[in-house]
Amino acid sequence: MHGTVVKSTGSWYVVRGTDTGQLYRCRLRGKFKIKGLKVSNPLAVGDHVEFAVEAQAEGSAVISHIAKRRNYIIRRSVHKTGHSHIVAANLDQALLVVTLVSPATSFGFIDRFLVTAEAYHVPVTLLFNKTDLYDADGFEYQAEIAGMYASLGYPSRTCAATTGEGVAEIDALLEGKVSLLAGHSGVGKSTLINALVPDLDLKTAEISEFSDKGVHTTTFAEMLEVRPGTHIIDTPGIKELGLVEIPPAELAGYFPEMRALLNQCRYHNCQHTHEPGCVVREAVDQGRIALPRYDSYLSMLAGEDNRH
Ligand SMILES: Nc1nc2c(ncn2[C@@H]2O[C@H](COP(=O)(O)OP(=O)(O)OP(=O)(O)O)[C@@H](O)[C@H]2O)c(=O)[nH]1
Ligand SMILES: [Zn+2]
Repeated sequence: MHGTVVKSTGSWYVVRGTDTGQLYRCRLRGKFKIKGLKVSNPLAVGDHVEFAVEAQAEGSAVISHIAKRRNYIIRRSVHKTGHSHIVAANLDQALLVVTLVSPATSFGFIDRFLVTAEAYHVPVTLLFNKTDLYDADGFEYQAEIAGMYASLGYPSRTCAATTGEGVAEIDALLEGKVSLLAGHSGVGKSTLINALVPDLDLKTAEISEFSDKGVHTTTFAEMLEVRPGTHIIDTPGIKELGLVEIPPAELAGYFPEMRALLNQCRYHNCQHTHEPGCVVREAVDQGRIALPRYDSYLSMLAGEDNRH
């Protein structure tokens, strides 16, 4: 049978059968190694697998094949083993929930997320939540920020998860896709998931029942069905998209507004900080590159990418 991993706890995998829509508790046959990837978990949420139900062991099944991943996101293991952990695979898009008030998401955080998504080839839409708290100036400010990101290729939507405003438009954005939902703590990610996924509590309870009885596994990513063919991956406790080790010389290539200018600086190894004849700095001075974006570039370049 063919299916998709909806939860992975390391020892057990919960797989949704493509044809039946049913959940199966699966384990892996033998040892799987994924070429060129040093990761602690061979399988992740979103992986497409082949599996077979074992007649004698009731309710459990064995995975025999993992399909090649279209993309995946990884993060550093919390146990300092040097290994990384695949958070999710085969994403169609990432939706980053941000707020301009209560709390204000920092541009540094947004830009790091966007750079990581560029590196993983995952398109991002920004969801500006809590618009019910805006005054007139707030809407003007939001439009300005949204316009800046749209010009870089990152569209956005506005919503208020608590009132339901804009939620239907976000629901439409999900149609037929696997979408990873991310956001800084307190921006309303859980509230939004509740508004988007019908019977959320029942569904998460059902998945937990299949993953590991009695063990709390809420820190693992989980694929939730909005409706057949439309899924959200919730990543509790994971604020950032994941780990990328981008060599300093390549960083500017993940900023769309800098990418186009890269071969035009006087020095081929220009890092766009202080060098004479730097067209990136020139673009910043002339306002063609937004200052907060350049600031984000500088702080990532300086390795300040774990702070907010
Ligand atoms: N005014 C307003 N408050 C909201 C909105 N969405 C969420 N909140 C509130 O913001 C607070 C945080 O919401 P959560 O959904 O728990 O946020 P979260 O992003 O899941 O946060 P973590 O669980 O820490 O990751 C709660 O008090 C929500 O009621 C909104 O659209 N407008
Ligand atoms: Zn330069």
